[in-house]
Amino acid sequence: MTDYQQRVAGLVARHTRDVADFPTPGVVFKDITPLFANAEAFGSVLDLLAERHEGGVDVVAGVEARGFVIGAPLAQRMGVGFVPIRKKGKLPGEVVAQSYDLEYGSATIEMHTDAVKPGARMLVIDDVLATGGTAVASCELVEKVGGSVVGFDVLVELAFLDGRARLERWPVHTGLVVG
Ligand SMILES: O=P(O)(O)OC[C@H]1O[C@H](OP(=O)(O)OP(=O)(O)O)[C@H](O)[C@@H]1O
Ligand SMILES: Nc1ncnc2[nH]cnc12
Repeated sequence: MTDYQQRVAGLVARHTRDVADFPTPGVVFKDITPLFANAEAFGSVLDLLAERHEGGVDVVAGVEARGFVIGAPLAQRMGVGFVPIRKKGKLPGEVVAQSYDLEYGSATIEMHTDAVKPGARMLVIDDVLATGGTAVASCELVEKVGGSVVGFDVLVELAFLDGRARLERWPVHTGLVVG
């Protein structure tokens, strides 16, 4: 484990709680809201993410909804723009869409077709990597609108669901690895 991973993992582990059988029976939900509620710990996580990618990112893309909470302040810290990857039907302009399955259901996400300049170096941010369905759909969407995925970063990886195996095409960075 790298020093970066160790520091992110420590912060996330201290400020995350497990909720059994949410949102469906059998799922152990990793609730990251305690981290968001702690300004010092959340700030430290954002600093670590920003340092890791300094100088290598043109745009941060956040996946609705928890990816927004991390991605928007991270983009500000890095001095780059933020672009939302939204659930279906929320973006007002012309969009591209991608449907996918996740640990507890299925969904469609969308991006504005004119969200980024061609070749923009995009860092995609979310909170949890579970089956990888959301991650693959997000990275594919970014490429569809002309961006280049320089990283997919999450704070928690549920390794027993092996989402990472579906993400071979993109550099993946995770903090706390569970299972
Ligand atoms: O790896 P996967 O199996 O695809 O699961 C991971 C996704 O599931 C959660 O989002 P959710 O769709 O529950 O949306 P929310 O952030 O709006 O709660 C989480 O924030 C990731 O985006
Ligand atoms: N177990 C889990 N906890 C939190 N977010 C998730 N997204 C998919 N699976 C999840």
